[in-house]
Amino acid sequence: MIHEQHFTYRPIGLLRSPYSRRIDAPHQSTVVAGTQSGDFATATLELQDWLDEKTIQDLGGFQRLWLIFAFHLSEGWKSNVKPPRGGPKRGVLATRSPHRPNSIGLSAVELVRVEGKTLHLRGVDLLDGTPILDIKPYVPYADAFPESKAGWIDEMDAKVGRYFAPGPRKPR
Ligand SMILES: C[S@@+](CC[C@H](N)C(=O)[O-])C[C@H]1O[C@@H](n2cnc3c(N)ncnc32)[C@H](O)[C@@H]1O
Repeated sequence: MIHEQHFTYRPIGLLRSPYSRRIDAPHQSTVVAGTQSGDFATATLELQDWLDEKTIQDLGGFQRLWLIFAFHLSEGWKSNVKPPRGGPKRGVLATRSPHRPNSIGLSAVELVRVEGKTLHLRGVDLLDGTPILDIKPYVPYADAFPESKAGWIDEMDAKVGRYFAPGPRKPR
């Protein structure tokens, strides 16, 4: 039965970022108050030995990538979590919390350049050493829906502002 199946993933790379502690990293890669995109933190992602350069052939033309990763430093999960911007607890699957039933994260990051098997990135909310499980190109016509409703997040934005969140205001 499907609910008894377990899946094992082998990281395709490790992310090197300037953030070593959870409190240091932004809550979303592209949402840092007072920061222009050119100032976002830079990071590198080197492909593991078991993957060759052909796997990232043609990636260089994409400006943004989806990183699918393991929240490897999360300690367990909760059904309801308190969002950093305040308000009541929310169902974990209605949030972007790292404390998820399967500790999988998803971030859209900027691809600065490709150098051999190393991707140079900008705008990350991942901790140093985060195992990357997959990379997919960000395709604006398929992936962007800027007018979509965002439920309780829209309500919080209306109350406290989109960029209000405790934590770092500027990457180091
Ligand atoms: C709110 S989550 C959002 C991550 C991703 N953009 C998403 O939506 O899945 C971002 C926070 O996760 C935490 N984090 C990042 N990398 C992590 C890791 N490898 N293990 C545990 N927590 C991590 C940091 O505290 C960061 O501020």
